[in-house]
Amino acid sequence: MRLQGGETPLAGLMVIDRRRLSDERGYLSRLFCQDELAAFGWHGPIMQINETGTVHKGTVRGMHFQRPPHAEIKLVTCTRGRILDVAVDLREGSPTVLKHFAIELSEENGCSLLIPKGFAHGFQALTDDVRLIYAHSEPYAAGAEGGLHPQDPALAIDWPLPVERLSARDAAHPFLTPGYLGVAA
Ligand SMILES: Cc1cn([C@H]2C[C@H](O)[C@@H](COP(=O)(O)OP(=O)(O)O[C@H]3O[C@H](C)C(=O)[C@H](O)[C@H]3O)O2)c(=O)[nH]c1=O
Repeated sequence: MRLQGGETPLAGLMVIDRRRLSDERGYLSRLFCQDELAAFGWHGPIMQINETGTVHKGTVRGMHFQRPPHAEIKLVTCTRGRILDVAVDLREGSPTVLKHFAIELSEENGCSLLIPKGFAHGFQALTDDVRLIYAHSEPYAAGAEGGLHPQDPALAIDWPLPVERLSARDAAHPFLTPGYLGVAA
């Protein structure tokens, strides 16, 4: 069984098809394989694995990133329910800066999103009780947290459901000013 990576319109952002192996007992799905993810740019160890549980559909978490030198690669997997997962290119000088890619991740579709350094990440729960697993290439750095407002017109993210239950921190992110260039590497 191999992790199969599919390219997206944003360079380096990959959809990972984890290709479940199913039998009469159920299934096995590979969550992370260093050898295989090296081909997609993840060359170091996993430094942290987090889980989030989100109770109500409509909830949006994001748009989060860590500032350099704590910028991180993030592998996002939905292990229960369904989400719309969104990554925004913030790489200064990128031809797709501020463009985003959105994909449905779910317990059933067995896909993960491999998000390179320089991207912001967020999602909307499309069902109640969604669970996510995040593998991070860098440890959490409280002082390096960056964020964008998920309803910022400059991002033009078309959330499928009315946006609900933003955290105070996420709701407080100011909208970007015209001329925003992204985050220097
Ligand atoms: C990641 C982390 C967070 N925290 C603290 C920081 C905050 O006070 C609180 C919640 O963290 P955060 O705001 O990152 O939680 P979410 O808003 O659910 O963000 C999560 O979902 C979005 C979509 C992401 O992309 C983040 O990577 C992921 O952490 O836990 C810690 O104490 N340790 C940690 O390792």
